[in-house]
Amino acid sequence: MENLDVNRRMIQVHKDRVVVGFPQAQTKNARIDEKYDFDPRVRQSCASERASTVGLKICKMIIIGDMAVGKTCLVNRFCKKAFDRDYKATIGVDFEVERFEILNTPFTLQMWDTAGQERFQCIASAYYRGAQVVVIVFDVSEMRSLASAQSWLEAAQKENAGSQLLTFLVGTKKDLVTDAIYRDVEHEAIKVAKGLHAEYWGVSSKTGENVKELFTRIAALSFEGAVLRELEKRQFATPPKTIGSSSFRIGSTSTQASSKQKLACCKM
Ligand SMILES: Nc1nc2c(ncn2[C@@H]2O[C@H](COP(=O)(O)OP(=O)(O)OP(=O)(O)O)[C@@H](O)[C@H]2O)c(=O)[nH]1
Repeated sequence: MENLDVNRRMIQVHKDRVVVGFPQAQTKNARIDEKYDFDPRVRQSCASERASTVGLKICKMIIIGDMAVGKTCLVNRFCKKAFDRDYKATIGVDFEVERFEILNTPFTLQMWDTAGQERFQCIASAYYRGAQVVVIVFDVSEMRSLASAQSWLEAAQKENAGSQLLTFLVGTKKDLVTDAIYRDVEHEAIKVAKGLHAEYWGVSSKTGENVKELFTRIAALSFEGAVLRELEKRQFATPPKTIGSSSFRIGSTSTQASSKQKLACCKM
């Protein structure tokens, strides 16, 4: 791998995946936070504890939306810097892993690219569970695909009841429409995004426009959420009780462990 900082002590990542500053939203009036920097508790925790004790963070992201809107191309543009003009339907799910280094801490984003075709829905929806991030994709040159955004989110929420999902609405194929048409689409998409409590982004996997920025933002926000959850868990952790010579802790399941199990499942 080229362009690596060989001095890093932890898992080496490509310099494109090193995040130090807080990535901003693409559209000011369609962002899900009012912040311009990482939460100070997150910065402090990462600065004082370093990777060894902050621990490896893993988040699961699912990419959902109608068939042929460009979900696979979006993932491939980011992960492989590639674009394929030919449509090959995803059967069930595809899976990619991207490693980042955020505030000097290793972070892994699992990307579950799911099938949009109706006939593969029962397979695909089985993989929604355990997601922290949902990316709903629509095609800016096909407005019908925006109308189904709500039902896609409901399907993801059904499998993740009780969890707060970090949600993005992404319009793809920006290269296929004129600027004037795109402005109208964006206006509509922002309205839909607000209704879904999602952040809106417009991208092109063909040209690469906004793709890296989108995924960097997703990585930063999901990382921040993971660190905050861990800090909260530590704050309310029950001290271990000792029975004889063995000790146990109530409610000690970790996101990291369950994600690893899912990863193992997926490899079977
Ligand atoms: N011009 C243009 N075409 C795109 C873009 N993104 C995807 N496409 C094309 O749209 C078609 C469908 O893309 P996919 O990424 O396979 O769509 P998908 O959403 O994964 O489809 P399913 O697997 O059926 O759910 C392909 O022919 C792509 O080349 C884009 O940004 N611009």
